[in-house]
Amino acid sequence: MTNYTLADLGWSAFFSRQDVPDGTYPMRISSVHRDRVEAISPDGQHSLITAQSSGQLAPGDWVLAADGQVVEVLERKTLLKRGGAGNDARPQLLAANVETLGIVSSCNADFNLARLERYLVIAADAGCLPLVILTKADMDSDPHRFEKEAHRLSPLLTAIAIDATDPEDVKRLNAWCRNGETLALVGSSGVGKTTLRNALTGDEAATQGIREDDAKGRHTTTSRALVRTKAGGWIIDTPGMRSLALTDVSDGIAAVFEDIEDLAEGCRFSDCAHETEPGCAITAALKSGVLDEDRVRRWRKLKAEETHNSETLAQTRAREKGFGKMVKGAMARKRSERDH
Ligand SMILES: Nc1nc2c(ncn2[C@@H]2O[C@H](COP(=O)(O)OP(=O)(O)OP(=O)(O)O)[C@@H](O)[C@H]2O)c(=O)[nH]1
Ligand SMILES: [Zn+2]
Repeated sequence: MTNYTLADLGWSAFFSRQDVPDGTYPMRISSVHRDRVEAISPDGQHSLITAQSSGQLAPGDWVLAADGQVVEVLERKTLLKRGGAGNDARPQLLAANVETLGIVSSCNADFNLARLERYLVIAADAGCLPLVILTKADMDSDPHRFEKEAHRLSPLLTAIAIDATDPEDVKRLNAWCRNGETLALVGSSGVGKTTLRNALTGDEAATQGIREDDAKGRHTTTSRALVRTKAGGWIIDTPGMRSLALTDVSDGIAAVFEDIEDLAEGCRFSDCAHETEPGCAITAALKSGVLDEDRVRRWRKLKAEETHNSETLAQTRAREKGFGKMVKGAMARKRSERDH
């Protein structure tokens, strides 16, 4: 039995404005399994069956339920997804309705502007507020220089240097995970995500049982993914959250590199590669010092990666569509043979 109000669970005007038909009840998805989803509502925990594939739901989603079934998924405030691996390039839905993406990096060799920017792109594309959490501040003589460097990447981000092993210091993160607000943490292995999560939730066992999908794509997640924080908010921790590839995030790139993309509009050729073309606005801005060369290089790299992954995604979709048509065609033929 929980004692949460809808607001405790993260319900807000954004969701109540959506149509809630009589006889259906809003619930928040805490974990997604192959054949069912776990959800929380003010009257407790529920195991729900889904009419659509459970792959179309993510932890953090708000759904309307009736008679133990998901009737509808409410429009999401934010959605974090990642590109599929290998042949299957379809994005996987990772977490929904996350207000803040905590981008965790440590104040040492892990600190890398290109990696931070990649996560900023993901946050911008998902619609989340980016919060750069710089761990291991206790191991550096001047952790604030990392904060300053991170702040230079975007005027919209907040960066804080923190000792993740000091629960008092970690309380500074409460502002992003209280009053029903949801935080998700991303970052390389060993930067302190588990340490932070445990400090914020007081929950040592929360990751136990969470495992990556295995090579055959089987869901082996056995634990909940939406975890209550001591401050009265939520942390979403799913295996897939931890390393994110760029697929289908051109809006995120455009947001983080808005100044560069605006300038590129002024190139003489609309398909300018910004290399040797005449009339290239990017080359001109680099020459005059308006743009920083390193940042432009990082932008081009992210664009190239995004384009490549999105093309693979488009090919997969086309292949599936082709396969679907083939199956439909075969079935129609069968039917007409039978009927004649
Ligand atoms: N001194 C110090 N140690 C830290 C800090 N943050 C994390 N550590 C240590 O770094 C190690 C790795 O931390 P984890 O929390 O397991 O890192 P993680 O990001 O969860 O790693 P994965 O589970 O591999 O993704 C642990 O031994 C932590 O105690 C910090 O701010 N200061
Ligand atoms: Zn150009």
